[in-house]
Amino acid sequence: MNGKILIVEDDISFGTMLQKWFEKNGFSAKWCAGMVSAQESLADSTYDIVLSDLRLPDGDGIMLLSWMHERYPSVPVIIMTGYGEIQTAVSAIKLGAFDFLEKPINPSVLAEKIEAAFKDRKETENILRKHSQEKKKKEKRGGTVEGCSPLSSRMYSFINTVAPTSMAVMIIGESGTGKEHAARMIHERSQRAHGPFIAVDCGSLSIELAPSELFGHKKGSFTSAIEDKVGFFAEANGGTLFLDEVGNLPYGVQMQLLRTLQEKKIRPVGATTDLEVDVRIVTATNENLEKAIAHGRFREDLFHRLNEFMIEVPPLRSCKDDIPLYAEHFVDEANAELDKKVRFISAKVFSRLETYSWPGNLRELRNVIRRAVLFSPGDTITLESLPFLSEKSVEENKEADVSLNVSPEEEKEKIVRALEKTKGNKSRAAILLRIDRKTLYNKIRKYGL
Ligand SMILES: Nc1ncnc2c1ncn2[C@@H]1O[C@H](COP(=O)(O)OP(=O)(O)OP(=O)(O)O)[C@@H](O)[C@H]1O
Repeated sequence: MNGKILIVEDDISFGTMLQKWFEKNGFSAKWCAGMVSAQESLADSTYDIVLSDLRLPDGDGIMLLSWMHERYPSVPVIIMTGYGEIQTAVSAIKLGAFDFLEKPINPSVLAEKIEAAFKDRKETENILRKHSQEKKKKEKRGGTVEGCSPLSSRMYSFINTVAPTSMAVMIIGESGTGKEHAARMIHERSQRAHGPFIAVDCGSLSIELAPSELFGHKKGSFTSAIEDKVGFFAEANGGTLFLDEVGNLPYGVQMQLLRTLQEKKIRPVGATTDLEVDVRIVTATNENLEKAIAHGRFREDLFHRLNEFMIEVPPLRSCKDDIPLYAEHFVDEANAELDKKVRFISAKVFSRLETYSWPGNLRELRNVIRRAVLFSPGDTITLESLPFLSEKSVEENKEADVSLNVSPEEEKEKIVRALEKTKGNKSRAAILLRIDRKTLYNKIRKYGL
């Protein structure tokens, strides 16, 4: 039997004797005299089993055990106890020790327990390997996962119901919840899956260029039209056109869009004839369009045309049960991208992730996990890899309920307040306002801030 054992024992002669015994029996063994040197060895190399004395000069076996539980949860720890320390040994088992050994050590009992620990380590490895193979299979299915919490399941069942129809779908939800992901899923599960999926950020369309971007133009129809241009509608012919942040669509273009949807025809700028198009429209918004209608920023007739079926993507804070699934998926994604080998997320990190309010939703979770993977020295994400999620940020986010969907004056005031609160940091301000950064930039430009 081969394997690598770390012995943690402050008694030099007993420690070296154990090391020799292991080496004689075909193992590779390292001996450390204290908790700190054991922690250093574990950070430097991979061990299959840790055999630790209960009493150490700079700590004890229980402290080492809970430290290992956070960082190396798959490595079995066997605690060695002296005579009369059975009660502490029981506590060690409760805290996750694999087993305990009473001193003086009986070699045949030691061999038996080491063999059992190896078997346990192998089984854990197999489970992890199976888990990671399943994840890889899932990734091949499109690099996304489906949440299983009640709200997520409801959303996916709506997606499955509406996808095969030709209905115009409006997806609502906070910034970063996965609205574009939902739109792609509707496309992929529709009869048009073989056709193109074209995503357009309506916030980036200027009043002047929006008609040409959407419907195309003829060469020479305006000064900068040096050649014919195919617009997004023609590009999406036979597929799905996803209009993201549709509330930002310039008012002047809204009538043209309505006409296109009703007649299923487009007329490129400068053209004299119409072109037939077969496009399914899916839109997304993180603002309340009914309020935009009341304030005269969005046409009511267009709203009803786009909103034949509405799907709400829930915020992450309402789907806490999904957090472990998404977090593990983002760990795999970051490992592949950053060439890292993080395999675990500690229990404390999971509970921290579950108590955070996630104002930036899945996008924020993905960013947090990517940074944590990048900064994790070992194979486990621990609280030390998460300095970004400070307690302060939770409180800050709780009090910062400054959503938009109000009159232009109030909206401007809220943006100014969010910028003041974040000392001008636009990314954080966008998170506080629960809008995406692009929308914030557009609004800053609009209000001349
Ligand atoms: N089901 C999912 N599985 C894995 N990753 C996801 C899933 N849904 C969303 N994401 C990831 O979360 C991030 C945000 O998703 P997406 O862009 O779809 O959100 P959004 O609601 O459209 O954002 P915005 O409001 O800013 O337009 C992206 O990085 C996306 O890859």
